[in-house]
Amino acid sequence: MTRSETAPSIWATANAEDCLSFPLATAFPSACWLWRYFKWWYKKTRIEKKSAFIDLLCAVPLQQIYGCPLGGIGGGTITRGWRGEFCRWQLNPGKYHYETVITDQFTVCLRRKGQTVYQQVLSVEKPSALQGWNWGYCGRYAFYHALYPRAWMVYELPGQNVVLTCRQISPVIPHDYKDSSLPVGVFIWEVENNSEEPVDVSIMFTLQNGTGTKGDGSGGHWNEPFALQDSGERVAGVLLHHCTPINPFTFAVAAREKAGTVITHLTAFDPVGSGRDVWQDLLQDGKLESPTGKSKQTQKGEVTAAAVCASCTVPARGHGTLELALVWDMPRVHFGSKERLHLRRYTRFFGSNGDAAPALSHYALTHYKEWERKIEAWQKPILEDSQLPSWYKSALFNELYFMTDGGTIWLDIPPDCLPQDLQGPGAAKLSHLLPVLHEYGRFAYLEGQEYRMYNTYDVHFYASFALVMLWPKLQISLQYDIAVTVLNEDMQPRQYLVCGKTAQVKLKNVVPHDIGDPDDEPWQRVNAYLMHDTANWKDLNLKFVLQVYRDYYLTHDALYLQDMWPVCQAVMESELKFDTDNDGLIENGGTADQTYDAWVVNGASAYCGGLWLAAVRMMCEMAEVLGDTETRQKYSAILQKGKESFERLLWNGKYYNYDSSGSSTSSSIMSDQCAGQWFLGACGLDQKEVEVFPKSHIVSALKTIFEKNVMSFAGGTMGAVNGMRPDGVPDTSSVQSSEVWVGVVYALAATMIQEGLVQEGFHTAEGCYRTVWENLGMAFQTPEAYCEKKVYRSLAYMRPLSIWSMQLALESKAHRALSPTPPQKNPLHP
Ligand SMILES: C[C@H](CCC(=O)O)[C@H]1CC[C@H]2[C@@H]3CC[C@@H]4C[C@H](O[C@@H]5O[C@H](CO)[C@@H](O)[C@H](O)[C@H]5O)CC[C@]4(C)[C@H]3CC[C@]12C
Repeated sequence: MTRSETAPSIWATANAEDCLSFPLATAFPSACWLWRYFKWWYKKTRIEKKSAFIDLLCAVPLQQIYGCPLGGIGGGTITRGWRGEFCRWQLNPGKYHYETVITDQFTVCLRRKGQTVYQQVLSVEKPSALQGWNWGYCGRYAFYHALYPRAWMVYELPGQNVVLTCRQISPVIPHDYKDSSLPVGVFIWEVENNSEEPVDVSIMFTLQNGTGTKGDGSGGHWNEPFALQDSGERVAGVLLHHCTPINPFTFAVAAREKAGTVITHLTAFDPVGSGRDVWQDLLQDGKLESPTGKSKQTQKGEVTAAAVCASCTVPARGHGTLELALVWDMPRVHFGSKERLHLRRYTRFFGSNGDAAPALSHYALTHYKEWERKIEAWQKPILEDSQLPSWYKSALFNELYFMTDGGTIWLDIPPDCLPQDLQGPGAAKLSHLLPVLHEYGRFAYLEGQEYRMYNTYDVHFYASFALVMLWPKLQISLQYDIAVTVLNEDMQPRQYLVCGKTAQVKLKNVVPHDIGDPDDEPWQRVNAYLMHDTANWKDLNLKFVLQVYRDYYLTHDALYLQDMWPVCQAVMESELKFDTDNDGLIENGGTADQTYDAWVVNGASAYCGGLWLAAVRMMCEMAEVLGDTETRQKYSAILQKGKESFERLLWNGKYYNYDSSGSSTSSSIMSDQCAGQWFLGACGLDQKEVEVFPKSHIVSALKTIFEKNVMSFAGGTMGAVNGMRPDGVPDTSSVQSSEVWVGVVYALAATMIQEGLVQEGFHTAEGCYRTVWENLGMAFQTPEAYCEKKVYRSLAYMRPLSIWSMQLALESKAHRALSPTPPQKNPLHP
């Protein structure tokens, strides 16, 4: 195969210098807050020598270099750049470092008539290290395409009549809970010999023992060759044992041996020197020396690397294939607190002794074809749908990178684990918690690579569509974890940075903001976020109820619904306290008490009020399913009253006002004002007979948003600004009202599609895709937010996974068109 016709290519165009990360000056209107944050930051980073969960003083610099990451879900990730470099590392769960390791390369050697005629590192770099290698491949002869979880690199070797295509595949397969957990990636090199004579082709894969940190030179690391034969299939390569005191791991660089393919290796070479030994070794005969025995352990200050080479002869006008793999086996992990030892999900299939790298290599190299078949079967119907624009196909699949590269961890929970070991007394109350966690493990991903909190729940609300549609059992497991924390409390007092008040970490019967910081002990200590006390947030509890019903609607998991029901009731009881005037509608408290955590909202609000009514509606629905008449009656009455209040207090004839406070920005048009309707529509609860918001109001609001927030902002080319004044000027009353949130825009687009505004939905979403992936060059690091003028915030963020709700809306629409069956039918399980 040469180039993929279906894979939309991604390209970086903007200069990093043109883009400013979130400007601190605009973020710090309050000197007290600044002082509190600085004191906290100083203690954390300078005294405790830890890193801040959000580091406002050292933002990650923008590098427009990233491509498709390697690895399955929750076993760690290694991101390659679109120039082929290995440049973003997350082997310690949730912790990133951004470093191109220059040793990590593929090199090609071509031999004709027994002579080496061409030997080239397949990299455009010209580094100061490894001077004995032939660097500086001409980028004009290389092409990159990515369609997650695969990528293609095509090299038209200049003057050689040979084309190499490297197909990079990671096992990220919907509804697969085994192979999707594997910490592996394969590189399938297809060689096209377009010349009239045969050519001997070698691909050498070099890898440093480490990830480019100080630890690479800490001493005690060593390499050894290996070969593994099983079921008639043989793989061979080198293991690189990285022996750090915390989270040690083993890399395997491996290749598949088959008739006509020779695998050779160099167990160890010095990547800091000229690299001439390994270069000459390959140059001589297109093979490596293949010494036996292990290398010496490195001394302090010494770094080591290894090389594995696969070679074959490709006949004139013929074709050959070389199959290589990279594996990293870090089975047992500690988080930052080092209190507990955790096992990764894949240890269930490959053991936890740290000796699985050969078996993982073997498995990867003998199963990747099956992975590709499954990936194709999943993606093909979407890629071949001529109604869908190319940018959408790229966005839908490529945004999924965050499912693995979101600092993701997937743990195995051994069967001997007791409920109280899992997470305090709350755990014992959920009858299916243990079976779910034992069977499917425990899953967490970061709010963002720069916002280091696991499963930030107000944001996961948006991203959860990807999880429930593709790995529903992981969404169920995540929800169980949230349910447990709802029932637990943490009475530890602490000072919140924005308001300066002291309050306890976690109250009973409220949903936490997040499940903890991977640099601490997630699950054990929740609510790493200490900007605001989120016990008063108005959206978190509602987002739990909305997800429970949405998940039930899509999965039909009745046991889940039963277990979640008392938890839903408990959080709704807590939420009812926010209806201070007993009008059936909750009120916001005059602070930024919801996901827009810098945008103050006061009184009844379109966003939280809308989420509230949708959650009340779903409470009625769940009560009905479970036969709980009393609760159904209670929430039906609230719904009646609340609907009337919502319309009276917020509807202005065209859209729902931002809030009812009567402030100068109360009449702002919020792009997210229909979030409640978004969830209702996704669950088939938007039909006339059961509607919460009048259809005509929703359509009018969406049309107003399209006209004002989308088309009157940046010429209609950058998605929807969060807040717009009715006169068409962005609401600048807060940092966040004048931002565009990519994940919110995709959710808005889904709502538009649900309501029949399909063209408007696609236009709205396209603005974000083109801004991020094309104009700002932020491929595989979609930020939370950007402003009209090249200011962005929080790279590589969770929320944009909400694009999968567009797909759900499209599938539901297609399903409805085929069979206009009753509204309660689920499009995923017709
Ligand atoms: C303290 C400032 C205002 C003080 C005052 O009113 O006098 C705040 C003004 C702007 C704030 C920053 C805004 C961006 C960041 C938001 C981040 O929170 C996470 O982000 C999501 C929203 O993008 C949210 O949905 C999620 O739940 C949160 O975890 C917190 C850090 C911010 C840098 C934030 C800090 C306070 C301000 C400077």
